[in-house]
Amino acid sequence: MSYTSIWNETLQKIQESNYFDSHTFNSWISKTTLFKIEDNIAYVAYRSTITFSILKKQKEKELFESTLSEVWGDTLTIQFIHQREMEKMMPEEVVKQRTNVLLENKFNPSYTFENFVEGNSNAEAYAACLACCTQTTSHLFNPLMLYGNSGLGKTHLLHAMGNYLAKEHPECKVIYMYSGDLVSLLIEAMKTKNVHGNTVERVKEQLLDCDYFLIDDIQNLQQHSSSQEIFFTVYNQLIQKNTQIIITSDMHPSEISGLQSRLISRFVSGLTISISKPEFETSKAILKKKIEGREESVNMSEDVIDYLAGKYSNDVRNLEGTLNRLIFNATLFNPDVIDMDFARKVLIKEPIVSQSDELTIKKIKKAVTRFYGLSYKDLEGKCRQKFIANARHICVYLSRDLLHKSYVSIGQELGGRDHTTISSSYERAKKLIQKDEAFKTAVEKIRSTLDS
Ligand SMILES: Nc1ncnc2c1ncn2[C@@H]1O[C@H](COP(=O)(O)OP(=O)(O)OP(=O)(O)O)[C@@H](O)[C@H]1O
Repeated sequence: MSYTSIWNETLQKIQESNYFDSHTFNSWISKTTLFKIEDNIAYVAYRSTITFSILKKQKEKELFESTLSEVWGDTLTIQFIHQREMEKMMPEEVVKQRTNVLLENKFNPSYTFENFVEGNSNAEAYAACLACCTQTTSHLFNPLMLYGNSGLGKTHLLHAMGNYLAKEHPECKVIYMYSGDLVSLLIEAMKTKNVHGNTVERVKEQLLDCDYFLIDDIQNLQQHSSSQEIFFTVYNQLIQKNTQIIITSDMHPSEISGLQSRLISRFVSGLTISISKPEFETSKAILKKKIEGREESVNMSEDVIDYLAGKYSNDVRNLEGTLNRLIFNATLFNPDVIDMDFARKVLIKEPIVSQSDELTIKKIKKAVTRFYGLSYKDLEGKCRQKFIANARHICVYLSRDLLHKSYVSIGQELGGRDHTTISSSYERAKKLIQKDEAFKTAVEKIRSTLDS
């Protein structure tokens, strides 16, 4: 039983005893936390001095001690300490509690395999995720790496796995982590490491205790080299103990700048699958599924569905958001049916692209440098490192393809390169798009940021 559940049970008993009126209980008492029990002393943190003035009274203190002792099963005395002091005194407990909260899986119940619409763009990813869940002991591929633009269903699939396993294989322990949370957790653990040498080790132990490790948006690990070091050892140990790992990213691992090459090679050593934007029919089916899943009935004409599916399929999140907007407006204005006339009226309020949004080579350079985490100097400079060279090829390709600029003018924007270099860079980009899936995704992704 964790300290959180012990304290929750204690607080519940105290609340049921009606010793405190509900206002006092909710405002002050319920905001306390049990940090640690050691040598029969329970360390309880309060956040406000008002809480402390209530708790320190003899009778109240005894009530807490006897209730907590009953839940704990042994006699305890309580030491009340201010939250801030407690965090300073026991930083390793803060990390532990935070890890526990992060490892408590809360899968979105509507992100299931049943609610996921399959199409050419995602069928392979869907099948691989399902296969990972049905083969709980012998893993066909490890890790499974899914990558693709934002809003195309990667998180949905991870949650679908979590929901499926909880129902069909409750014996399997699943950890789901958003990589941004993992990074902040590891940084916090490293900060306390100096004082309490084993905090990082303890976090590692907790991360290793699972049969499935699902990690979302791994690109957030870029530039955090010390977190990558720790994750590297966790990753290797997970593979050794036959834990199935599923990773998602918004780009191919080799395109994630600042990710160590030993991690990249491991991430792509299992099965790597890309998810692309849904084709028209899949977008339509997704819309219909989202409409079906709503509590209220929605009467939408087929041509509106066609229109939305055609216009917003780059990002399903956007597609869903537009659908929600239409439905929300329909609840305000009550049309008999959401038809094209109604949709036009609602959607016409969308911001109209202004002159300043006109695409230029500079904007393409900005999108490319942002994507790769580079500076303009890198892009314009002479470094031949693969991902910098790729960034240049994409810049040339998009400037040519979207803006029809001459090789000379593109060259001027790219550090004064001559037109023959730019022309071969363009040819190289075209070839890479044909044969290198990761490069192709990078181009699509950058192009989509320019579209939006
Ligand atoms: N094929 C699909 N069927 C049903 N819903 C989908 C599908 N693809 C995406 N969605 C829905 O689109 C929304 C965005 O999906 P999700 O959050 O999984 O995207 P993502 O790829 O993880 O994006 P990001 O990289 O930004 O985290 C969710 O509501 C999800 O249910």
